[in-house]
Amino acid sequence: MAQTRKSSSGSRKKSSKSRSSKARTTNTGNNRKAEPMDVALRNEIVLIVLFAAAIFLFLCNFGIVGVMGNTVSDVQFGIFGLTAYVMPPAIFFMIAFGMVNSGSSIAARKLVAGVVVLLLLGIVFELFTGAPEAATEYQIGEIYKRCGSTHSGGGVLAGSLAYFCYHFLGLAGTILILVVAAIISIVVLTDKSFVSGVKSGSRKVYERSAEDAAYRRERAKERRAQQEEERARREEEKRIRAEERENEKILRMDKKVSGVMIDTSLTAKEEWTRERDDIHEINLTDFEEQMEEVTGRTPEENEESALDNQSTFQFDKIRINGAYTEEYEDGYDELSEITELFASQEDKGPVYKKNVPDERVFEDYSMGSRDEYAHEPENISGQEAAKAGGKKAWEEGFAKEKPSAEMPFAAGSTGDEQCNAAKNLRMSEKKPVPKKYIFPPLSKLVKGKEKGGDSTKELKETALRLQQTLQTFGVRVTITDISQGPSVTRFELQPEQGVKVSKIVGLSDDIKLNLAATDIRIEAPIPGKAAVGIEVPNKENMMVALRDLLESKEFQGFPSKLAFAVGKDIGGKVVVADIAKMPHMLIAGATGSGKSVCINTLIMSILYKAHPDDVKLIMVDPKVVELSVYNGIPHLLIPVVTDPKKASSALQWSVAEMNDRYQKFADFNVRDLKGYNKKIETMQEKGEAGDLKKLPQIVIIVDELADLMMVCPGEVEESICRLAQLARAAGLHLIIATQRPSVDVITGLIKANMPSRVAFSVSSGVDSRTILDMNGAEKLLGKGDMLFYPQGYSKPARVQGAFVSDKEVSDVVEFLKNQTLGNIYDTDVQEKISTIGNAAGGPAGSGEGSERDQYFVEAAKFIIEKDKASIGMLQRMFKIGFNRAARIMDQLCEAGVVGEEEGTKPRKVLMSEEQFERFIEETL
Ligand SMILES: Nc1ncnc2c1ncn2[C@@H]1O[C@H](COP(=O)(O)OP(=O)(O)OP(=O)(O)O)[C@@H](O)[C@H]1O
Repeated sequence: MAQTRKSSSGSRKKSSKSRSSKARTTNTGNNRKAEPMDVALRNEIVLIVLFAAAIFLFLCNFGIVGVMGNTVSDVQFGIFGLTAYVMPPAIFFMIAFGMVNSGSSIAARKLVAGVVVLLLLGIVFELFTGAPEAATEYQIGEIYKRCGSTHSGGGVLAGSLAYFCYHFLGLAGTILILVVAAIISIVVLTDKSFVSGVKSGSRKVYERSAEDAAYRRERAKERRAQQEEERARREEEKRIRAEERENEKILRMDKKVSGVMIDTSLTAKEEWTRERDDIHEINLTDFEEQMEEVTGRTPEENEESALDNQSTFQFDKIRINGAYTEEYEDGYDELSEITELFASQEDKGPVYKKNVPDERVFEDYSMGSRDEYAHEPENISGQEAAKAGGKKAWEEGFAKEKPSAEMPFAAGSTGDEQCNAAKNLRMSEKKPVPKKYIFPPLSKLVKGKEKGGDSTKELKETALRLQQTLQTFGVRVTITDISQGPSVTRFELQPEQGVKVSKIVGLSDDIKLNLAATDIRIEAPIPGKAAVGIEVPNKENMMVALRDLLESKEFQGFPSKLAFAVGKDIGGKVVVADIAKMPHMLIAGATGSGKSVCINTLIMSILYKAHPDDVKLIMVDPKVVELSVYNGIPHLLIPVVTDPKKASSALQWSVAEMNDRYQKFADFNVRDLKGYNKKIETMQEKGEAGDLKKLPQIVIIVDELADLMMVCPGEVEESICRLAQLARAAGLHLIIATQRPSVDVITGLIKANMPSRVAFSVSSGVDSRTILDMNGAEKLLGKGDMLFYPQGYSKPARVQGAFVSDKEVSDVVEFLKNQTLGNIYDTDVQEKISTIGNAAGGPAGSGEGSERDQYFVEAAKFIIEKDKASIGMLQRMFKIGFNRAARIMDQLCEAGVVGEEEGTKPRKVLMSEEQFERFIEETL
């Protein structure tokens, strides 16, 4: 029982223990919950109290809180100095900040920084009072007293620091420390990097200054443009004013007055007319009567005398001006030509004027023959004749053949004498005068301008820019030579060792860009020179007048009659070529590049150099408008051919003529035209020549081959090829122009047989290669800029072609036409050509129209013999064009001599010799 009680009492104890422990546990739980609330409350209370204290301390500083407040304020100023004004709120703020962020190291750093900032402020204030400087020793009490009583300085703390800094580091050191400390504190406070701030600040400054510079540049550009505009406007105004002045002058010269009433009859209304009897309206009858009174002649007699006066006046005018005037009457043409010639030769200087009058003039109007002088080149100008030693011979001949009485225009005669001579000439116009060919005078052509091209300064600038451009791409060069041509200038550069030529060529576009040039051509290297040539177009082009070339000694002294004044090369030198040596020339270039002008200069060169008996021309002009102007000149063998079909016949006639000439050469045992003509000449001298005549050289000019090739390609190609292959020795020369340098026009065969080429500007390198077998013509500038590549040149030469205007051409043609040398065309040739045209075949007929080609049998035999059938073989064997050879092959196939085409394989030969013989017997 007792055990049970014990156990029951024990269990009670246990339960009471557990209860008390439970109650303890519940109590601690309540305490833990209440703790943060107490802290927050306490904090809040502390903050409120502090806030109140801060306000109190703050207000004390303004003397509004009584005596106690003032004392407190003195203490504050004694400790903090001037910072005492901000200290109460600052301390409150720092405590609050510290409480809110308790435990945060960042907050602690910031608090320290704040304190430092306040201290620094205090030091600055202390320094401003000048006390540290004045104090000889450190007295903390003094500082406190001074700051407290005067309410200035930095207080005890900052004052002490200021004193030590000043005395140990001096003013500069103190300021440096202050600045550094301030920056560090601000960086810590704000978390903003000072270095990146400086960086971004300097970037902003830089950007702003760059913007400013761009803006200033823009403004300067605008100003320049405005100035340019202003200048252009002023120049335009100046030009208009000059024009107006000029017009005014012309008006005055024409006696045209504007703004004046032309009705000058006197009316009755005007008072003064009634008063003055001597003034009255005049009419023609009155005038005639008065004239009769004064001169004593009738009106008819007066009119005659007036006409006489007029004609004298006109004559005087012509003599003085030496130029053909349009108002001059018909029948004066020749006279004016002579006067013009005379005047033009007067310009040539005293030697010419005194000693040697133009023999061509005298030739026409003299009684004797002067053949031997007329056609020699050295007799073209008196000075040249004198130089060449021909002067004496000429004078002898001149004295013998021309008594002074018959010299209407003897040199050195006075103007009146010339007038009279010209009058006499006019009167004796009806007398039969022997007509001889007179070379056209050079005065028919226009002289070129003396000056032009870029100045030396400009050239040097371009050279420098060229050098600099290359240098920027790492290519160092030395400019060794500059040669200025009429349209382009060539800069010769010598690259430094180790510079690849291909690099310079590769930079052509960059050079073009930097020089602002339209196109440049690079010759790398210049053959035969250790240099690279860069051809840059001139800013100012110089036209090369044909007259300048024809007057040059290069042309005048050129030995061949077929001299061609081509133009001026890159060094400005006159280029004259011999057509006879070319012997055939192909001219190609895009439309408008200068082909027709080139052909005109070629024809004019011949007209000025060759007598029509020595050189004949056949002109083929399917374009109709280009060469028709030459119709009527004595050099033409037949009128200008414009019909392509007829042109083909003319070419075929040329082939026949060539064969005929070869036959003649064979008969006379000579090799070429020169030999033949020499033989005929000796025979003529011996009187054995009979009907035989010297043969002229013939130049066949085709302007636009494409038009002919379109109409009858086979015949044209064949004729051209045959001529080109053989005509040289026979004195026949081909000049062929085309604007379509494609392979269907300039076939391989034509190209192979035309060794001299002239390329004008073309649109692509492919075209350039078709003409010259090389690139380059696509870089030309047009307007007569050409690559001249005659036989014998190692590379094409860049030449600015001569220019002759349509007016000059028609003037010269007019001059030649007026010579009326009889029937100028060869009727024989004309007939032959029309026969060829009508006939299906002709002398060198292609066999078109007839059943089988004339080479059919020979071709078949040849193929059977060789046991091989190919068109190329036939072409080579019979010297025929591709078309004709292909046609023969088709006929052979039809006849069963050869088999059908089998792709690229050669055709089979199907007949033996005997079989073909039998076939001929049966069919032909
Ligand atoms: N040597 C030159 N000097 C100056 N200008 C030239 C020269 N040659 C040609 N020109 C100019 O180029 C223009 C065209 O020349 P041209 O008629 O000869 O060209 P083209 O090649 O014959 O053209 P197309 O094939 O269309 O007849 C001329 O009117 C002239 O103004």
